[in-house]
Amino acid sequence: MKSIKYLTQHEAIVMDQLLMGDKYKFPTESLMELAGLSVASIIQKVYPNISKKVLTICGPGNNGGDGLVASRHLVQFGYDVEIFYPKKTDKKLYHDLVCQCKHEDIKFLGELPDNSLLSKEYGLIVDSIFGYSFKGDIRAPFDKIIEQLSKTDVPIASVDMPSGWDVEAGNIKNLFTPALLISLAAPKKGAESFEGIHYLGGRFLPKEFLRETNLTIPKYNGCDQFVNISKNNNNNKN
Ligand SMILES: NC(=O)C1=CN([C@@H]2O[C@H](COP(=O)(O)OP(=O)(O)OC[C@H]3O[C@@H](n4cnc5c(N)ncnc54)[C@H](O)[C@@H]3O)[C@@H](O)[C@H]2O)[C@@H](O)CC1
Ligand SMILES: [K+]
Repeated sequence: MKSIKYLTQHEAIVMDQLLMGDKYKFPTESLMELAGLSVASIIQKVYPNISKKVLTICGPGNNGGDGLVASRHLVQFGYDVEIFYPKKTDKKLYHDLVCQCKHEDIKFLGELPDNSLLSKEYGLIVDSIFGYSFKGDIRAPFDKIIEQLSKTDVPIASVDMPSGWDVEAGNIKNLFTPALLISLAAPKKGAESFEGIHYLGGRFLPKEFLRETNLTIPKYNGCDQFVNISKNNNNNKN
């Protein structure tokens, strides 16, 4: 496999703007739908038999939007999903995504269950709190939430970045390490040190975009929505 490029925060932001701008013309919701579908597909691949509930924790930006989309697809795949979305974004896209989830009978929780309840009732936590735009000290209410996640024994699947990690320097605050990391479009520098199960999803970068940005991404097989880029995956060793 060709070596994978890990993006700086600035590169990730600029590439996203380019994709959604006048040249490539992808609407946010199209990319979010593909990103969320890949997140759900990867969870199904890595955790095909979860007997307990899945809890998705959504943040206020597009990373949270990915979590809302992924939750809807997970229900379609047969999972029992609940969502904790403490800081809802007052924009049409987010109202629509919440509405779509409610039509899948997904319950929105008013508070985060404590860790003993999490262990008892949930088999997986989907962390879609922050992605590549996270910066600085974690502000309320997410500071307490991420602190609690650092103490749970429920496996965590993080979307694009483990929330609270520095997007370039990684886990410098000594927060939780997810069991599964799902990088979207291309992994970010802060994930370079991640040793767990690591998949790439968000299969939507056009050929010309790859040429223009000089970006190398691994080859996706057939109609797969994901590639396993874990360090201990033998297919990734040259
Ligand atoms: N082209 C791509 O790569 C795509 C990216 N998508 C997703 O979009 C994400 C980026 O979305 P956004 O730019 O909306 O940003 P994020 O969702 O990463 O976070 C932005 C939100 O977090 C808040 N925030 C930032 N730092 C904080 C702190 N220290 N404490 C508390 N709140 C903080 C901001 O105020 C803002 O509301 C990606 O990580 C990915 O998940 C997908 O939706 C679609 C395609
Ligand atoms: K995240």
